[in-house]
Amino acid sequence: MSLFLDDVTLTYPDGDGRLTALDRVGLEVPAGTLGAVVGPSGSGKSSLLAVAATLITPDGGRVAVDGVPTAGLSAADRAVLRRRSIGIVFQQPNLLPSLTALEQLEVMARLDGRRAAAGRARELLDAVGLGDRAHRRPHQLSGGQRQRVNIARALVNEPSVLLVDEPTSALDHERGAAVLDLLARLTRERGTATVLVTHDHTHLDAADTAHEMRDGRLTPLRVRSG
Ligand SMILES: Nc1ncnc2c1ncn2[C@@H]1O[C@H](COP(=O)(O)OP(=O)(O)OP(=O)(O)O)[C@@H](O)[C@H]1O
Repeated sequence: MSLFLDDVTLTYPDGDGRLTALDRVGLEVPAGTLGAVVGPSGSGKSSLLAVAATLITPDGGRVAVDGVPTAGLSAADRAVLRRRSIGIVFQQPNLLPSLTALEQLEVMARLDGRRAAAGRARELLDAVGLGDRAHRRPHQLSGGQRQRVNIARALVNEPSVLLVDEPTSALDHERGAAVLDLLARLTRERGTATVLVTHDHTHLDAADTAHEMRDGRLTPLRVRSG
């Protein structure tokens, strides 16, 4: 199991009390599958991703990334786990304005000191259909193309877990659907355990499993059979 959350509770300070953002949440995403979490604004989706990314430590429950339990890891060890095993795609592609598409990926690869990953940068740009745009800077790309670079960059260090937050919010319907198809394909091909959070129910079609988040509670809508 590449991403595993069990009985996870997360609260934030809220005036004199605490606000429960995640209420005994359980989620298992096997390698090579895309799990979608749909829910309205404020339901806890980003909090779920932050916990899965080991950016926030929950009040209770268990989280395991690629079989590694995160409880008890030092901040330094969590940072290593994040760099090695977790790719994150945010809503807005936070690309560096002065770098070409290829360089965005190469910088990530070098940050982790993995030379082999630099060679993968080109292959990944091909995989997301941007092989012929490798030397363009973000302002020379469309919104959909920028999001493709963003996805390719998150995959350059071959993470086992890919966390994706509303990847199509800046795109029209057609380009959004293309980005989702791409995510589903890369998930299968690269064997990542991918979590996609979204408020858009039409995104569920591309997913293997679907869950709904409401007031911090996660319930299954559809679990893949077979
Ligand atoms: N740092 C924080 N401190 C206090 N409360 C927070 C904090 N972050 C989030 N919350 C609250 O926790 C709840 C869940 O927020 P979260 O951002 O996880 O929801 P979401 O489903 O991702 O929303 P959106 O779709 O609008 O991004 C909300 O009620 C929010 O106001």
